[in-house]
Amino acid sequence: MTIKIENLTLSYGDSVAVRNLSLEIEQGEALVLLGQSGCGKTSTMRCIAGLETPDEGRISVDGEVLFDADRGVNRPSHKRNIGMVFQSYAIWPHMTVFENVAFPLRMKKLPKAEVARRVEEAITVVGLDGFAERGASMLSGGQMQRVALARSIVMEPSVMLLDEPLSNLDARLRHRLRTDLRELQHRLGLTAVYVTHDQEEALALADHIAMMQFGRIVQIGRPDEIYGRPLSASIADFLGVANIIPVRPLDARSVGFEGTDIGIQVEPYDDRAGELRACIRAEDILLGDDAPAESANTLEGEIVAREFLGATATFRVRIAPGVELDVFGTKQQANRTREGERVRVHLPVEAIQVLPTEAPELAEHVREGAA
Ligand SMILES: Nc1ncnc2c1ncn2[C@@H]1O[C@H](COP(=O)(O)OP(=O)(O)OP(=O)(O)O)[C@@H](O)[C@H]1O
Repeated sequence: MTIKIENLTLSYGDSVAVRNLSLEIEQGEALVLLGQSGCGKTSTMRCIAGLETPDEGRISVDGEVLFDADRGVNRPSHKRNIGMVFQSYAIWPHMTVFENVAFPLRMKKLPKAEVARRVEEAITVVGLDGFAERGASMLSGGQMQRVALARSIVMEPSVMLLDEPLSNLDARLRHRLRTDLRELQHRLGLTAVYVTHDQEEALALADHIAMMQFGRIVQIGRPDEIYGRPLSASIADFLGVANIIPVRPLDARSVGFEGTDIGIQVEPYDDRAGELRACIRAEDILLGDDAPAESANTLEGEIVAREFLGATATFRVRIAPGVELDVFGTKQQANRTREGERVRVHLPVEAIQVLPTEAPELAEHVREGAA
């Protein structure tokens, strides 16, 4: 099922949660809405589900209009054939797994045999074979989450909405369930929209990621595109880029660190966008002997902090007053190096992105202070 959202706006009183948002999600695609707390992810989902009435816009699934502000169409939530799995999985503890999953079908008064067949299928799909008669209160968090999934799937929804479906689980389980979810979504050919604020989860689950800020989509693309080419420093920051340093343009292929006379070479950049930041991931910087000695982008600095992380280590290297770089290194480097030591660091040209602080369409909005 293809989901089409056009010019959606939702306000809660005076505060605008979703601003003129348009989005298309293809049949069988997993789209992840990613962004900071309060940017409007859940509100967008609630509009699709029919749990909120937007002020403006249109929502359709496979050409069928579910909501249209202009034409006064607003199909009630229970008639949208949309499955929902939310953070709090709302499993009834006094019922068995079977009864929990069967509940929505029984509400629809389907024949007993059909209920049994579909529930068994759904339980198998989520990997809970053998748990049908187990009381729901005797399940682990991950198993409960699976029951919630099964209860949605059993309705054979055309679209699944999953709002932070894994956030109540511990790291290991979250990791396993997200692989299962991805596999399940592909196998059933489900069109799915996820909400998360965990960038790693987004990268793992998505065919496409829509980055949201202040109720808008500021960038949309495949996970590798978003990860590799964020449009702004604030998106890069959200995606875990550790080094975001204010710079000023020097010429078409070089910038200077603000407050210093240090210049570095970079790939061509757009200098019309106002304040600029050089963004570089900690893992892309070469440290110590790995840094080529004679190179324009090799700088010298002092190690001001060192964090041993087991297999790897992070170093903070001060290259000028007020300019510090986080750099990943090996545990051997951590063993060899001490705070206060001077080291070389190399910033490969292709690993540096010079970006505006905010995405262009957002910059004005942020300046207006309308957030
Ligand atoms: N019921 C409500 N009444 C008033 N304001 C609301 C309501 N629900 C959300 N908001 C506001 O709308 C904005 C968007 O909220 P929303 O829950 O969509 O964000 P989110 O991106 O899902 O955040 P989180 O990651 O924290 O869940 C926020 O500023 C929030 O405070």
